[in-house]
Amino acid sequence: MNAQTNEKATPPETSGEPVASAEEIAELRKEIDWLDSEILRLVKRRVEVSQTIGAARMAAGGTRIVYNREMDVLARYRELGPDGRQLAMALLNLGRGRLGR
Ligand SMILES: C=C(O[C@@H]1C=C(C(=O)O)C=C[C@H]1O)C(=O)O
Repeated sequence: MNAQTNEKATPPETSGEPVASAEEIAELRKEIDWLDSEILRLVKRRVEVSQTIGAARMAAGGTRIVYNREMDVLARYRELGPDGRQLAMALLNLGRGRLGR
């Protein structure tokens, strides 16, 4: 166990945390890489869908933003705490075209 695999002061052996072998860590990292690519794919699709809805609404003379829908999105990520709020805000901002350019 070294700083790369466990950065906490208490070694997992003594803290009761599960211990992963180097092989397991390599496999878990592959899973993280796959998860990140899936998350990126889904975020890109979300941006597309959000922008399509926004453009259609504005073309029909509506508003760019629908606050009650955005409140629902924020509520969905509340279980992740303050980081969840930031994540939801980033998703909403991406749909508005402020980020990702
Ligand atoms: C996608 C919509 O348009 C905007 C974008 C939203 C989103 O990205 O979740 C939510 C509400 C709207 O501000 C919608 O009205 O559903």
